[in-house]
Amino acid sequence: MSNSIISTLKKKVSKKTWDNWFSTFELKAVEDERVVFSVANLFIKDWLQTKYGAVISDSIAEILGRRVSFEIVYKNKETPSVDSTSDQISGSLLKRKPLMISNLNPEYTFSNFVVGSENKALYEVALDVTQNPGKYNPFFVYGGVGLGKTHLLQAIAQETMSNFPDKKVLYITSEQFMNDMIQSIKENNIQKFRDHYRKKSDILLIDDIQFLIGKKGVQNEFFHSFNELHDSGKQLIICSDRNPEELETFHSRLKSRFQMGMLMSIQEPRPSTRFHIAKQLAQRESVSLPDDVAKVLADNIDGNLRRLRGAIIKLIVHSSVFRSQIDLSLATQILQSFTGSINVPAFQRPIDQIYSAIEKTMKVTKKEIESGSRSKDIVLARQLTMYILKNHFGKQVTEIARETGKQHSTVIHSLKKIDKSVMMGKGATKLLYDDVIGIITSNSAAV
Ligand SMILES: Nc1ncnc2c1ncn2[C@@H]1O[C@H](COP(=O)(O)OP(=O)(O)OP(=O)(O)O)[C@@H](O)[C@H]1O
Repeated sequence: MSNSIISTLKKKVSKKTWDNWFSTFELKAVEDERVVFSVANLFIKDWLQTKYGAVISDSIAEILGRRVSFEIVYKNKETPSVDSTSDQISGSLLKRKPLMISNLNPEYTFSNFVVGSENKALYEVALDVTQNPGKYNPFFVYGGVGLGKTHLLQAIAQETMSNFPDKKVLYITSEQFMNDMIQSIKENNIQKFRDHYRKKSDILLIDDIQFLIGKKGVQNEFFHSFNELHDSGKQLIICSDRNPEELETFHSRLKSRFQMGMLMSIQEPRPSTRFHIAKQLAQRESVSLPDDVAKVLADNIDGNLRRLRGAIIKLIVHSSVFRSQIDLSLATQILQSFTGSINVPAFQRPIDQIYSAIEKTMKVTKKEIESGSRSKDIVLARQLTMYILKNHFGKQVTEIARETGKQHSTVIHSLKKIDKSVMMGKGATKLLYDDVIGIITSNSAAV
């Protein structure tokens, strides 16, 4: 079966893509609910996930006969393989053990985090948290997709570990929290799970708390862990793609706990900050980006910074494969291919990318979406457009309202509607969403 998934996938991409991106890609495990792959390079891991997620997903579905989620893990010499029998719970505890540091991205540090005036206050508070754990409790950070929340959280974790080597710092995604909980229930060992989270960490950082929307049981468990840690003065740091008020299905007592410390939003960087981020992202790959190239990228790719990073990686790979210089002409070419419109001189706006992907999958045109029609398909297409603008392109609600010409409240209502189906990973809407994202990402991955 392992060979079949890999060989099916290989047939779905070009040889050049395979050689460029999949040379270290291996299948590690096929489980009931997920398939795990590994790669030996951190940036390729992100790249594959973002750009080839849909095609990987399709290959799995083709072989297993159903849609199963997948995960790509980073495997270096120090990381134990995913099918090793290591204790998963103790594996996420980080404390002065170099082996465990690999659970955090070593690049997600404060020194690699570029600060513009829009996020200066947030940056200062985050630094303060690493020097005075417990001062702002909880510290809750929220904001659009790909704006640097995970980076900031992991920077706090790493800085705190270096400031307080004796403190036990635990960084985890809420999905991992849920998986650990389920595992402990299966093993009839919930007490060990509770002790692990409630007693064995001094600082708990939880990423992507919105993943727990609709998961009442896990929320309840988290509520108790939160209270016990908070009551004993342990620092909690939480991040989310939305503010606590918007965490639907979360009990109001949990939402109000989230609001009782320091609540801050992460803002989309303006073009001048994006310029410095672009230079910094290239620097991380040991490449110096010329100013004019950084500027054209920063001016054209807004929102989700993972897209900016994707374009830079593509630029670097392109220049190394074709031995060409990184200059304005190559950058323009990459920008065009990045949006799937090689022959179109102008950069294609995210909303137009969505419209054309929706037309392919749902046969609903841009004109229909922009009309006032209340027909079921058209309403769904319109709501999907808004949702993808937010979740894939990292647009804020006000921007979405402006771009689609709809009311703020209509946008919020639409996001909620689609969010439910997609977050739960169920139903036709989720499949439609995957298809549209698949088209958008494979267009932007076309080299
Ligand atoms: N201010 C910044 N300076 C430098 N790099 C940044 C900055 N903000 C984000 N990045 C980079 O952009 C990429 C995306 O950031 P990150 O994954 O932290 O976003 P996120 O908000 O957690 O996304 P999601 O909502 O999907 O969880 C990462 O490579 C990160 O290092």
